[in-house]
Amino acid sequence: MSRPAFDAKGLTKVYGEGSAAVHALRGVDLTIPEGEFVVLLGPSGSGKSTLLNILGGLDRPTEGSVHFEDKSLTDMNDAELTRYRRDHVGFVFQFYNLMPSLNARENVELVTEIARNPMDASEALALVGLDQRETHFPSEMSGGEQQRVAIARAVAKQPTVLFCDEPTGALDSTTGRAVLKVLTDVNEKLGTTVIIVTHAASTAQLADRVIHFADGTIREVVLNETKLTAEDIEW
Ligand SMILES: Nc1ncnc2c1ncn2[C@@H]1O[C@H](COP(=O)(O)OP(=O)(O)OP(=O)(O)O)[C@@H](O)[C@H]1O
Repeated sequence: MSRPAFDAKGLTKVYGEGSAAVHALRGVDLTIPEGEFVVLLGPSGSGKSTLLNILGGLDRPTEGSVHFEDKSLTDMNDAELTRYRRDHVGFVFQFYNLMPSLNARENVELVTEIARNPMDASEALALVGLDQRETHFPSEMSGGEQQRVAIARAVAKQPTVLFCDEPTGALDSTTGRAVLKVLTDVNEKLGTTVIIVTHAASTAQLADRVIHFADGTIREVVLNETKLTAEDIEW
């Protein structure tokens, strides 16, 4: 096993207080080796997005520790956490969050103009198979194409880790497969650690590691001996 990208111990997250308190995470220990393709599966409300947000530096646990490589995320101040997100992390969400008034290349350039070591916006769009669509606006693209622009935007800054929250949640099976193919390409070609939260059990067939979540805890971690390709998974 390669060195860990993430090492989390005893993570808890409580939203609210007293009788209104929601225990979203109830003591999560987790190691994710760098370069893996990881899928977090579990029912709605089981704490998957909460964990993703903590690993991605968007939120902090109530208790517990998280290390990214040799750095403690839980000991970082807000400015350090912002720098961690800027330098190391890409996010892809269910609804693509593209700027409607900007074309595909300009949407990607929003990130490449401020990143430390970006790839060229055109190169990022070619990676997701949209090199012919650079000047198209979001309203001129299908949901799957818009999600691929969002992935190009996230990977253009060459993040160490790509976090995806329900990346195919709004897509039909054909466009969903195309998006998953792009995510496996990013993992294999760029070596990016990819961590996907999803309800879609089919996505687990692509993963190195499947983490089953229930009720704020990890129920089971399954290592896939054989991974399928996006074309071959059963949807
Ligand atoms: N900001 C918040 N304030 C209060 N409760 C929250 C907040 N965010 C999440 N929760 C609660 O924490 C629990 C875990 O939510 P989380 O979004 O992590 O689950 P999930 O497994 O990602 O669910 P889904 O698959 O529906 O997105 C849920 O009960 C949710 O209502």
